[in-house]
Amino acid sequence: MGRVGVLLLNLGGPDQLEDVRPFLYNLFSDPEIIRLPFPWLQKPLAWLIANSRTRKSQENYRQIGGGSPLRRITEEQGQALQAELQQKGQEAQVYIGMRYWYPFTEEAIARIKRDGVDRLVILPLYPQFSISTSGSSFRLLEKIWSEDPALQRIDHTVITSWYKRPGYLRAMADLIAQQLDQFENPDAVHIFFSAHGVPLSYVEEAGDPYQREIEECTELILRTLNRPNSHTLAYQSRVGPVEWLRPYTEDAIAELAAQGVQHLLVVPISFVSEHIETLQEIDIEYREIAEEAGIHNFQRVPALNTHPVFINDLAEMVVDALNSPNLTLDQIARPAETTKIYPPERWEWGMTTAAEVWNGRLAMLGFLALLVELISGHGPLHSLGLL
Ligand SMILES: C=CC1=C(C)c2cc3[nH]c(cc4nc(cc5[nH]c(cc1n2)c(C)c5CCC(=O)O)C(CCC(=O)O)=C4C)c(C)c3C=C
Ligand SMILES: [Fe+2]
Ligand SMILES: [Fe+2]
Repeated sequence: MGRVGVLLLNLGGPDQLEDVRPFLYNLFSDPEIIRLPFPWLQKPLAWLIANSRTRKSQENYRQIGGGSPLRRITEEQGQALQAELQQKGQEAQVYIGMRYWYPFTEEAIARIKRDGVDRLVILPLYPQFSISTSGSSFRLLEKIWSEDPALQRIDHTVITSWYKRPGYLRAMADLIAQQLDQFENPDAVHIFFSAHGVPLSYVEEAGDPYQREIEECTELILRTLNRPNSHTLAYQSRVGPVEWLRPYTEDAIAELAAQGVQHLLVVPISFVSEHIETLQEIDIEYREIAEEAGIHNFQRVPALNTHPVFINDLAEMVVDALNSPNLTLDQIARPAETTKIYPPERWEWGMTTAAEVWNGRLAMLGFLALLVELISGHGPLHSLGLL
């Protein structure tokens, strides 16, 4: 098989407060995060939004110790995965490629080339696929690959999403059960799945399978858990003026409180590591909303991080991928008869007619905001909550 590599893909996060501004700039420069019809508008708008959001975002990172734990946790996951693969008799080198911060995807690729990897498994650390997460990383990789003949010689395969994996479901169910059993009356606890949101247009116009995968994932976890608890699924972390997937987490919490729910167990479901949105948004902001609304017992399930059942499942996933037909970056970018991962007639990497509609909307907003804010220093982006 030659030298085997595993490339773990993740988002990346600012290691320290000074990193927040350039991190946000990288994030908002990504057309999979904000889609604009004119590429030349992307960087100025990214600069504007990053600058305006920096202070608020820094304050959030300050509350969790001054930076994101994502790099450390992802490195621990990588080491654990490599050790687990070795245990299974599969020698492999694990690489980490972040989308918006160090270690960048480009750095990982340079190391993969330098090490002479012959066979590569590309594994995003997002259980469910979204255009804005795994899709963005795949798109970047596809571009890097298309420009480099040396990479094209590497035999590679992509795992697109893996939320149905039995080990992942078992690990999630175990963590939930453990937390439930800390309550005085476990069966009376309401289980609250909180997924990271995406703009509604990603699902309705661009055909992002994310919402369907999140819903199915939630059902599978509940089935694995096999407890009588009531449950809710909601979407957190909305940014900007457009409509996102509903219900929004803060609204759903308020509604449950109004219905008299007093014991709530929050399950973060779209990300496998602790990060700002678990440690700050859920543990601090949503807790405050819940307690003020009368939910006096608010707990959260920890992220998987290096949960051994989860790491074992990742290792099995890699071994399975090495023994299955390849799914290449090329096939993913141009889904034809060969792949059925994305809704075939609706998904395109580039702009679809539908995507153009909302590109147009955002561009108009961007233009207006850019002009007004540059002139006045205050503007519609502030009042719309984007900044
Ligand atoms: C599956 C998880 C995620 C989806 C889907 C997602 C979509 C998405 N995110 C933004 C905007 C921001 N995301 C930010 C941080 C961030 N996002 C995720 C995960 C998903 N994002 C994580 C794990 C993190 C945190 C990393 C860390 O540092 O710990 C941020 C920056 C933080 C902030 O200022 O609030 C922004 C902004 C959009 C617009 C989007 C879908 C289009
Ligand atoms: Fe995000
Ligand atoms: Fe976010």
